[in-house]
Amino acid sequence: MSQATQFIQGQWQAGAGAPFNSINPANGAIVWQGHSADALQVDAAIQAARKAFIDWSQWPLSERINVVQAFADQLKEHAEAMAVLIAEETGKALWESRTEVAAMTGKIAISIKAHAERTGTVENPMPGAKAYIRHKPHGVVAVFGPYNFPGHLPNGHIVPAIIAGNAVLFKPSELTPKVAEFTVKLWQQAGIPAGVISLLQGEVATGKALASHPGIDGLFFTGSSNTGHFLHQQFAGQPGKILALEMGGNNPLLVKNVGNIDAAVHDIIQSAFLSSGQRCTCARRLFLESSANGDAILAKLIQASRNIRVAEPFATEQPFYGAMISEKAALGMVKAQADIQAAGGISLLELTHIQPGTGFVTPGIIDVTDAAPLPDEEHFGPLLKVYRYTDFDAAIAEANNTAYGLSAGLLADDASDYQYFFARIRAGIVNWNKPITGASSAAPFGGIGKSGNHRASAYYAADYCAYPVASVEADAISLPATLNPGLTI
Ligand SMILES: NC(=O)c1ccc[n+]([C@@H]2O[C@H](COP(=O)([O-])OP(=O)(O)OC[C@H]3O[C@@H](n4cnc5c(N)ncnc54)[C@H](O)[C@@H]3O)[C@@H](O)[C@H]2O)c1
Ligand SMILES: O=CCC[C@H](NC(=O)CCC(=O)O)C(=O)O
Repeated sequence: MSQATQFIQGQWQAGAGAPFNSINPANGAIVWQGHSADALQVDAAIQAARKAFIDWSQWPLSERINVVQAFADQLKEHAEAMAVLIAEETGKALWESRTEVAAMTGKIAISIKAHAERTGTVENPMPGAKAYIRHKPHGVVAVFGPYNFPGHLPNGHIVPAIIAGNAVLFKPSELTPKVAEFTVKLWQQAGIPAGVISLLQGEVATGKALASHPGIDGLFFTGSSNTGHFLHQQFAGQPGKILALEMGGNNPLLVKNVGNIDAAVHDIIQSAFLSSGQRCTCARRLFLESSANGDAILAKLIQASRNIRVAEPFATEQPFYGAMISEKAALGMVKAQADIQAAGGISLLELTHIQPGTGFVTPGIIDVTDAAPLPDEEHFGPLLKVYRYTDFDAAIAEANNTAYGLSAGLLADDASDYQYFFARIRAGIVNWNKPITGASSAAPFGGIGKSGNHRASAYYAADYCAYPVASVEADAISLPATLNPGLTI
């Protein structure tokens, strides 16, 4: 008898599709087993969501917010259990998994505020009438989540969508079904009405059945650029459907003449290696001056990175980072490094897969200054490519030499260097003297080019969860004092 892993019309039921597992990448143990939702279950969930939507959208906003607040209370009560699940299923260090849960809880107040500020109601007086700007939910929306933040990133779509009055069909990453299941159980405990949130677990077949179903009004996606492009093509010719895409990056971090070498090294490591490099905002390319200052930073960076503690997520002495999501992902990084070496890259610190059967890798740093041109790819792990430069303009041009545009940063003492950089760099997140990871939920979050489609998430998620309606309204019909020329009544 298969586990009841799908949540459809307020009921838990077993998936009728193919079986799949979730594996703890720190030790290879199976942490979750179930079956995918098949196409009929996807259809049933959509029908239930369509039914639930009208009612839910008509609930007073304050009552919808009460349910969302009750979800926040559930999250707070079960915060440690959620953090443990995240650590177990993703290999993320427990300290960091706890910060993910805190981000989920923090999202509630931010989303309520954003909903009011960005999609609230505006009333303007006009002669004999009132003009209104209001916002309506789209209807039934699908949310697709990635594995690297299995709680926080889907939550960043789900919470604003629910506040706005949509019904949500949540399709989590097939690598993190257990965190998704726990999240939806908290929504259930919070009293969300049947059909307002559904959970459709499964692999790509489930994702395709959901994304291609005519019964959805929109899809909010966070994941890889390849999948996002596939969805974009699938949505072509359907202008009435809203598609929000948050995808990867090939993010540059430039360093120009900084006095505080330790602080620079800290910000580079936080940018490149946090979460074992599995953040979409992670620095993939580091541009360092060919100068004594650049040499000193590089030497310290190699030494500090060599000392980074990589260990089991629950280790008493907590690691800086734990395991990557899978052994396959770890081996993918080893292969990426070998490809760059073959193209002429010189390893300054070798990335190594340290434990067969797990996702543990050490950080890698590779000098690619004299390598053959490299493909413009996001390597989603702790491997940092270093470019030494002599000309700042050329470094900025190379930093922009990517089809992506998620995050970028400059470490530099001189404010005019930042102004110069800011005017030229192309990215949705541009930082100065701070790491380029760790973006705030209280700001818009999204990229340009292959990184997104101008529907920024986080604080601006409210924008894609509702559409504006302009109305001119009067209590009674009245004849204008003056009629237009040529008209008699
Ligand atoms: N910009 C952002 O906000 C952001 C945040 C986190 C992660 N990411 C990116 O996500 C990637 C890592 O996450 P991932 O590997 O889980 O992403 P992914 O694209 O493999 O999967 C994301 C979701 O899409 C589903 N999916 C995959 N193929 C599909 C298809 N053909 N049709 C329908 N659904 C499909 C998956 O099952 C999953 O639910 C990285 O590239 C990272 O940069 C971006
Ligand atoms: O992996 C991608 C997300 C990385 C993370 N960004 C955010 O958390 C954005 C804020 C939000 O969505 O609320 C980061 O920048 O580290």
